[in-house]
Amino acid sequence: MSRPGEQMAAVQPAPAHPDVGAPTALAIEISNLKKGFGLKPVLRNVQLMLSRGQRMALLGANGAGKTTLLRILTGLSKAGSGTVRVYGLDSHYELQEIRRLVGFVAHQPYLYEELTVLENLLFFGKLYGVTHVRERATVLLQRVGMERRANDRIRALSRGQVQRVAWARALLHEPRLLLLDEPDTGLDQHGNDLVESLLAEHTERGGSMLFTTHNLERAIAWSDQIVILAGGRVTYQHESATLSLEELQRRYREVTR
Ligand SMILES: Nc1ncnc2c1ncn2[C@@H]1O[C@H](COP(=O)(O)OP(=O)(O)OP(=O)(O)O)[C@@H](O)[C@H]1O
Repeated sequence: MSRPGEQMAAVQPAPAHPDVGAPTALAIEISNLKKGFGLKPVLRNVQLMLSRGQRMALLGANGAGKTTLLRILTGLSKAGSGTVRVYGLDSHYELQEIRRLVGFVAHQPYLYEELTVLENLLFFGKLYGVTHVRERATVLLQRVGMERRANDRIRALSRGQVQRVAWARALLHEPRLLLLDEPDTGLDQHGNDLVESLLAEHTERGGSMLFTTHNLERAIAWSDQIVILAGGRVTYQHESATLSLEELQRRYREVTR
């Protein structure tokens, strides 16, 4: 596991709901984003907008740059060039404020293996300045079905159980924007039902989300907009409500060829 605190360690204690964000209707605004590793360009020129309260599925072949894009949005990775705004905040200058608005669920859980479930939540809750953090942690552990494991160390849990705790960690500060990297992998049917209901609650509260998946059916079911990343650019975008699975499969094959 990589350093669990790498996303959060730089976050200073602050009110859980800071009144920040320029007056914009956009949750995400990305222009001319470029990012490479060494000589290899991964994101060549990404343009992407997500309105507040909307849900977007980010599709693309293995290695297309989906995780890289999410990591830039969370501040875990820096943009090469271009502009990235979250709720009107510039990722270059206002990363601390952005981190307080964003909840990230990734392949890595970003939890301390040697701490217990509850200790992890208390630690991250305090980092985010969550008020009544113990009560909030208890409610969330019940919500994700892990209240009986509160005093177990993370390393003693199964992968799916760790993923549930990672969800509780990501939701502690009631983020306005959820960034989810393949939230549908590694979970059993109950886990998937749980994720669906957590996402529905987040949307009902007016939250926004961007998630990656390789499951085209789920992409349509869980989103308002579908985006496909290929060749370092957004090559396809469509409203989910008016898109059939067959059409998406056809377009996906076309643009990721
Ligand atoms: N830290 C890094 N150093 C070097 N190359 C990297 C690094 N992170 C990602 N890459 C490269 O960037 C490219 C995009 O990777 P990324 O993980 O963003 O793809 P992805 O679309 O999320 O793929 P998948 O669907 O397989 O999860 C890949 O070729 C990967 O090898």
